[in-house]
Amino acid sequence: MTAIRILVGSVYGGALLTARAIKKDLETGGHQVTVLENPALEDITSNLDPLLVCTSTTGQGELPPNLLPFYLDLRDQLPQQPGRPFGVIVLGDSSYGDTFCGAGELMEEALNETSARKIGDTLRIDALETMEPEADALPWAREWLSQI
Ligand SMILES: Cc1cc2nc3c(=O)[nH]c(=O)nc-3n(C[C@H](O)[C@H](O)[C@H](O)COP(=O)(O)O)c2cc1C
Repeated sequence: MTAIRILVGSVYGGALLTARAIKKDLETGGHQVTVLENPALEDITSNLDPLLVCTSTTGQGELPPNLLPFYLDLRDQLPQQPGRPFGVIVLGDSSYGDTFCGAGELMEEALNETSARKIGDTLRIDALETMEPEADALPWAREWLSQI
C-alpha cells in the first residue's frame, strides 16, 4: 500500500474530476490517496508521501488560481525534500501553441528545485484530442505508481 497526495489545479473542473477518478481507481487497488483541492505547503511538508500534480493550464501557460498560492509558497520557501517521488499530469489545449501545458512545467521546475525526484514522463492531456482526460490518466497513474 502506498499513500499518495494529489495536488490539484483546476478552473473548470476537468483536472479535479481526473484527480478524483485516479483516487477511486488507486484506492480500489488498496492504496491511500488524498486529493488536495486547495493545497497549502503544510500539506506536503507534514509528510513524505509521493506527490502527483494534476493540473490544468490557464491564462498564458499559467497555473489555476487554486494552485497558485501553493506554487508561490513553494518557490518562495523551497522546502527541501531530497528524493521525494513526484509525477506530473497536466491538462492543456494544443491550440494555445507555445504555452501548451505550461502549468506542468512550472510545477516540475519548482519541485525540481526542492530536490524531489521525478518519476515517469509528464502526461500531457490535450483538450483538442480528448474529452475524457481520465481515460489517459488512469493507466498512466497505475504505471507511475508501480515505478515508485
Ligand atoms: C481562459 C483559458 C486559458 C487557457 N490557457 C491555456 C494555455 O495557456 N495553455 C494550454 O495548454 N491550455 C490552456 N487552456 C486550456 C485548458 O487548460 C484546458 O481546456 C483544460 O482541459 C481545462 O481543465 P480544467 O477543467 O481542469 O480547468 C486555457 C483554457 C482557458 C478557458
